[in-house]
Amino acid sequence: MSEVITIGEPLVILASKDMDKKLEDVKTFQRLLGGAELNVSIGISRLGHSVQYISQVGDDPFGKYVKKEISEHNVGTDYILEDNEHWTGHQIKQLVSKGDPDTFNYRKNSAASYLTSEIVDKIDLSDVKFAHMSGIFPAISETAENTFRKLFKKLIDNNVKTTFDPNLRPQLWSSEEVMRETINNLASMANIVLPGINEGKILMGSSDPEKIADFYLKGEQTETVIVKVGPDGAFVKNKNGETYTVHGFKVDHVVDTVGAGDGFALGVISALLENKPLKSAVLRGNAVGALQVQTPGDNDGYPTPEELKAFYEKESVAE
Ligand SMILES: O=C(O)C(=O)C[C@H](O)[C@H](O)CO
Repeated sequence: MSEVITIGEPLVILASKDMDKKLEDVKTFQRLLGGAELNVSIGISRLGHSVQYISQVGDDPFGKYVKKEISEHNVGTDYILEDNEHWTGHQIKQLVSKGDPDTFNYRKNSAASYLTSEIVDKIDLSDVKFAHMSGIFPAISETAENTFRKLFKKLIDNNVKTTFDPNLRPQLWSSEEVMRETINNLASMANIVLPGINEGKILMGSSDPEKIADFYLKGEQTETVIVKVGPDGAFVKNKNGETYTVHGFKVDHVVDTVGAGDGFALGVISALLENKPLKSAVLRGNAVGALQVQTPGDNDGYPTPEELKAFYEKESVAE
C-alpha cells in the first residue's frame, strides 16, 4: 500500500573521488546508490510520502547492498524481486569541477533487465495516487519494455495519475530513431510529461519550450507538459492553453548535476500529493533540483520537509 509507485533499475554508483580525472584514470571510488526512478522514490519518501519501487536485483553483494539501502530510505520493497542468474547493474561516475560528469554503465543483461511482466499482476494499486514512469527502464531490454508497457496500461485502466520523464540514455537504445519513437509513444500515455529543452531538441526537433509542450500535449492521455529550462526554471502548458514559467533558483556552487531532473519530478509529485496547486508544485520541483546539484551523490541533496522549509525561507519565497 502506498501513495506512489515507480519502476526502474537501481544502480550501484561508483563515484570517483579523484577530481577531473578521466574514468580510466580514477583510482578511488566511493560506493553510492542511484538509478533515476529510485532517486525519485528516495526523495518522495524523504518528504514523508509512502512509495513502492518495482525492480529486480541480483543475488550478489551489490543486490544485497541496494535492497538494504532502499529499506533504510523507507522505500517499499514489496515488488523488488531477486534474480540468481544475473547481476545487479552498476555505473562508474566522474567527479568534475564543472559541467556534467562522464558516466559508464555496467548494466547490459542486468537482473533488472530480466524483470518479466508477471510482476504487474501482483501490483496492488488501490491506494496509489501517482505513478512515476521514465524512459530509462524501457530502454534496458525488450523484456523490461514489455513489463513497463503492461504496467502503464494497468495504471491508465485504474485511473492512476502518471508523470513521465523521457530521461534520455542514448547508449541504452539500439538507435536514436528507436529511442525517439518509443519515448514519444510512451509519453503520450502519461498525464504529465516532463521533458528538458535538450531532450525536446532530440525528440521533436525544437528547443522552444512552447513548441515542445504543444508537441506532447497531442498525447492521448496528456493534460500538462512541464518543460525544464535548466537554471531558469520550468515552462508549463496545459490542455486548456494556459501557459506560465516558474522561476528557478540560483546556485552558487554546482557539485554534481546528476539527480536534478529526478529531484524536479519528485518535487512536483510530492506537492501534488499534498494538494498544492500546480504552480507551487513546479516551484518545489525547481527547489529540489537546486538542492540536489549541491551534493556529490545522485539523491543525497533531496530535502526533508524541514530542510525544504528552510530553503524557501532562505530564498524568501512561499510555496
Ligand atoms: O538511472 C540511470 O540511468 C543513471 O544514470 C543513474 C542516475 O542516478 C540517474 O541518471 C539520475 O537521473
